[in-house]
Amino acid sequence: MDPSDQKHFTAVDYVIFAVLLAASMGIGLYHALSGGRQRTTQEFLMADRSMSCLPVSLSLIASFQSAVAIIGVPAEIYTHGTQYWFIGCAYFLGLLIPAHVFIPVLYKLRLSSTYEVVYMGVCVYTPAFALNAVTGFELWGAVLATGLACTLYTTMGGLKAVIWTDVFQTAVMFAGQLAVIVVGVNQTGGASEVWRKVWEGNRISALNLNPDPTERHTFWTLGVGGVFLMLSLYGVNQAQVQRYLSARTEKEAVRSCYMAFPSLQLSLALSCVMGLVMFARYCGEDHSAMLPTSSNQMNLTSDAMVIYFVMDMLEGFPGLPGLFVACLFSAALSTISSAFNSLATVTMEDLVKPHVPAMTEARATLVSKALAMSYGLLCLAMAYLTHLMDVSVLNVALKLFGMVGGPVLGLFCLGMFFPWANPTGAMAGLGAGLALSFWVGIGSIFNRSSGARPLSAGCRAALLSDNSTSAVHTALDNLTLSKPSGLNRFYSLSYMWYSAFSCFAVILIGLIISFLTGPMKEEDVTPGTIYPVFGKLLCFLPEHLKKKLCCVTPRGPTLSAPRCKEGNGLVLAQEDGTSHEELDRFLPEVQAAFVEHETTV
Ligand SMILES: CC(C)(CO)[C@@H](O)C(=O)NCCC(=O)O
Ligand code: NA
Repeated sequence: MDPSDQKHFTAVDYVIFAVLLAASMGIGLYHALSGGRQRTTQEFLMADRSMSCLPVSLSLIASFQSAVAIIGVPAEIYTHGTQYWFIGCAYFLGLLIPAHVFIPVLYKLRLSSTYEVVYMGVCVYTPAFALNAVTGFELWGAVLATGLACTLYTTMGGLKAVIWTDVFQTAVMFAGQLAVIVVGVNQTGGASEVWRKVWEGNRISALNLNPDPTERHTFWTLGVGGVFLMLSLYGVNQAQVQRYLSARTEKEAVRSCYMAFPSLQLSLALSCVMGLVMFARYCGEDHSAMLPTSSNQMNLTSDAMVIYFVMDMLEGFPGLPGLFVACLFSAALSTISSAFNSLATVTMEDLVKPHVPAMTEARATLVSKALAMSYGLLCLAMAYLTHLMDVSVLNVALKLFGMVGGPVLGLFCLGMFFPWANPTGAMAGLGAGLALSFWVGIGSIFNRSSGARPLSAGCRAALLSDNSTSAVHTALDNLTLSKPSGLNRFYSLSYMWYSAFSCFAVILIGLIISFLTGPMKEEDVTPGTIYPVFGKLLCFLPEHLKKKLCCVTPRGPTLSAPRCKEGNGLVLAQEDGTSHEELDRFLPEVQAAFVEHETTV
């Protein structure tokens, strides 16, 4: 595709795209002018804790469903087959555990975790790159427009606007994906034809039960490692925690978690089917002519390929290219708006308030708005970083989730499940966990053996099975069969294990250091702040033995006991005069240190 071949947006396309931005701004404006007019931090950062489960659940799925998933997952399926789809197995436990373990604890406390700044960059860059590739629309113009539009409605309308724009944007996202699938299936000649081609092309993967932890996608990495990934996203991530707490009641929060399950499965299915349809439509054809010469010369990523295929399919359907681009931008907006708002909250709670205790509410709200805005601008800088990396966006995003989310998950688990953990142990554990996960994550980048694969070779090798391709097969087999050794083996740990690996590292090191420096004593642990997981697991043991092992929460209510429901649960039950906040025996110090580190990445 030389520049003259560039697809052009029709007027309808521009209108659809403009409607998306205008509607999002409208929702922001509405929430700036209605309700309490965003004059308190309670409203700006917590949506007045007035939300019902439907918007919260759609917003939950919107947070981590960005253009990265919409482009990256089809690219993954196109290149490697449907194995990735099995991550859907992880959604069961990945949402049940947050609903029944994390939400009850979160609902008693006020807590914050942290978020990845770099990830925002990937999110805002991806759709701009697509738009640029398709229409020649100025890349940085699109990045600026997205970043600024999002900053504006987030700053105006607070979390209410973020959640309600999520609802609208999720609908646009589904519509765009559906449009691509319907058109693609039609052009290929019907669903059965698509099925025949992907079947013959070997894209339907059987469940891979290989236990090797360096194998990128297997049932174990996706179904088990994926649970930890999901827990770091849906259990302890700041953006999601804020959504749970914005719900009217704890029950409503749990319900929203359940409702997120089918939408998340639907979203995964749409992305995977889109990858299959593209494979059926394009694999086996020589499409080098339609790809831009610049990217043809060297490393054309599979992500870019998805964009060209989609736009090629949708050509001649006025409005649909616009809808697809709107779908990408919706996905991106709903993710970065969550990031802006949650980063503003973390910074406010952990960095600003502790240092400026006597702030008026009006001032605190103003500062929060300023923070939301600054993170919006920081995001633009991060987009530039993404521009400099030429890697699969899906891998980058999921690696970041694991590298940063895993240690945070470990920290929470340490505090919630292990009564012995003390602040020193928590600090050391978190530090060591982060160091280990960055070590393996960065090591893997420099030791890339499974980076961008020769896409068309894989595609054709899959379709043809004559002698000419068996050479390709042998070459590929040799490539994957030569097992790395020593440190290289550590670096080739599947990125799907990052969350689990760093979570366990934090817990293990945290416990060892806690025991060395003097574990917390039973009577020092705030009643009700420990989820009695060992008590529950070891329920067959006699009571005195359990006490000895410190498996029971001393005195006071345990989390399974009836608890105070009033005030949306943010206030901890204070039956016996203790006014501690959950995990607060060490979280504030650790978090402050961590946030400082995180936000300055
Ligand atoms: C995070 C999961 C695995 C959750 O389903 C999925 O949404 C995904 O692959 N997301 C990619 C990251 C992103 O969309 O930004
Ligand atoms: Na999103």
